[in-house]
Amino acid sequence: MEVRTASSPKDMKHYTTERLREEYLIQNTFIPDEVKLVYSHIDRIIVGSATPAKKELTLTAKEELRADYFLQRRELGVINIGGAGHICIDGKIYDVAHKDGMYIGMGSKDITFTSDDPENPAKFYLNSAPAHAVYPTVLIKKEGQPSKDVVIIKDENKVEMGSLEESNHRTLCKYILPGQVESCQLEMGMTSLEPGSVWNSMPCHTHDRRMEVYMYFELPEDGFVMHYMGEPQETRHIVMRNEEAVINPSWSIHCGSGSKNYSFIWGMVGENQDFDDQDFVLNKDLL
Ligand SMILES: O=C[C@H](O)[C@@H](O)CC(=O)C(=O)O
Ligand SMILES: [Zn+2]
Repeated sequence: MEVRTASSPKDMKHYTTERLREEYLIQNTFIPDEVKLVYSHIDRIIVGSATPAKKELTLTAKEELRADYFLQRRELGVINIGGAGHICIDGKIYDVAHKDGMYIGMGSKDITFTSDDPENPAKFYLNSAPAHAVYPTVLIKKEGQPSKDVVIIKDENKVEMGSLEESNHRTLCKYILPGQVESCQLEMGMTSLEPGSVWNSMPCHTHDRRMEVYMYFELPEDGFVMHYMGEPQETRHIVMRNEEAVINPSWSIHCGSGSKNYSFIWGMVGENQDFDDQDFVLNKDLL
């Protein structure tokens, strides 16, 4: 497992393009028949992917965790951006369709991933954070009927924002947050832009009490998102391609504009779970 250290805004402003990418950008995700994990010292988030194609994949505690099993002292959020698949947790099988999510609570031991169709594999995007309590494991769906282990995302957690005139018309779909799916610290969701809208998270913000990771997808091969980060008066950009992720420290803005509309998954960990605890930056104040 790749381990990344925390970084200071005082250093970041001197970074070259190469250094910036080395520090914050996560590439080569969703490799067929591989589990890919990156451990960041920033709030100790683990960002990764499991892409079972021909094989069943198992989530194991890599030696860096010094744990008996992956979720011994962690919780895990999953969103599938690929074809239909299954996650088996301690013998119980969950059917995880395209854009379904899961919250998997601390203490779950045996976790395996499979796909229905090797030609159209499931692409399980993973965010994991340290945990101190057990919250129920649930399958999360955008639509449908709730049941004991299935949570349907509430209308109030599907939030339409922005406008075509401002090129930022988009819908935030909140999968994991208090009142919807309980967790120790992890919050996770998906934002999709409407055709013609290219700006996400604009006006932009920071949140000093949480860090955040974005993973962009639904971009063509030659498409890109110019992801902006850094302190609000010391911004830099990272050119991001389809299905790449980026680590945003608490002191950093995180927003982007794409070569077309796209979707992204956001995951936050840290001090609080108050989604609205954001410090907005006025457009006129950005440098
Ligand atoms: O802190 C919250 C996160 O940055 C995202 O939810 C923002 C987002 O999806 C958007 O405005 O498009
Ligand atoms: Zn944010």
